[in-house]
Amino acid sequence: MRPIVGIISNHYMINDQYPAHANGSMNTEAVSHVSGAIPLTFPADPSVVAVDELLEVFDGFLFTGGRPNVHPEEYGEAETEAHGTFDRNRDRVALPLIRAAVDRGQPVLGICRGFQEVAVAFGSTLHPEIRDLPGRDNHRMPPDGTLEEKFALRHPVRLTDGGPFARLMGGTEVQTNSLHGQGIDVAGPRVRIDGTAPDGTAEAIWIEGATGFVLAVQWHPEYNAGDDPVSRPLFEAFGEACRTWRAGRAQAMRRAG
Ligand SMILES: N[C@@H](CCC(=O)NCCCC(=O)O)C(=O)O
Repeated sequence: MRPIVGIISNHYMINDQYPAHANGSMNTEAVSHVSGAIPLTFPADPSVVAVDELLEVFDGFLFTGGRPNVHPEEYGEAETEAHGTFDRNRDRVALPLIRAAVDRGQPVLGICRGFQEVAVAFGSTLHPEIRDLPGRDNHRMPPDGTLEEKFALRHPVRLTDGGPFARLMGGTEVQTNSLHGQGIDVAGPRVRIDGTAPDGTAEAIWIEGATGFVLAVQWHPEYNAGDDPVSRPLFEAFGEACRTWRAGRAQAMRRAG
């Protein structure tokens, strides 16, 4: 059987009335078609799921993008208007789940808000609006336009020579899309910035001392994941890590009994 990837959901109001947990189908398609895993969305609500249960059910985790920002309380700062909207339920599931999965060596892939969650889970702070910082660019998507226009490639990302991303992508410069307002301000002690945009914004990170696959990107590789030369190796490597985790789990169960 294919490994099972848990994809964290966002909270939506369908027709402004009906509460739902959902994520974009680009994520499920990338996990199924490119990672070769079964994509299962789980609710980001600590009143209905526990971290320990999720760790047992899934072989790896995809922390997706999502409009609401990680609450600044999670990195020791006070809430201001610039921080925008929040999803405290997702914070309360994502942050402990990321720490626990990384601790066990269970695969984690973070995308956009998921990148910010991985960063915060390991002690980073975020800036609420990076375009307001001197010398920094606007990394937000165009407010109008088609999906193709919103997810179009926007800037290069310089990768560390010999680092995990450059090895995966076969080069030290890649082109990426960009759909975010926040960004890493101060990186946590174990957070290694492996890719940066021309204005210095952190775009790709990994976690020092992690025994399993933990990569996170500020861009959206789920878009066009099958064809994009940057997205494809990332989702393929994530799938491989999930297969390895599942095989290890099966072996441990056979030994136990
Ligand atoms: N809130 C953060 C993260 C931005 C992000 O994940 N954008 C993608 C949104 C996709 C969606 O709406 O589901 C920030 O702005 O920095």
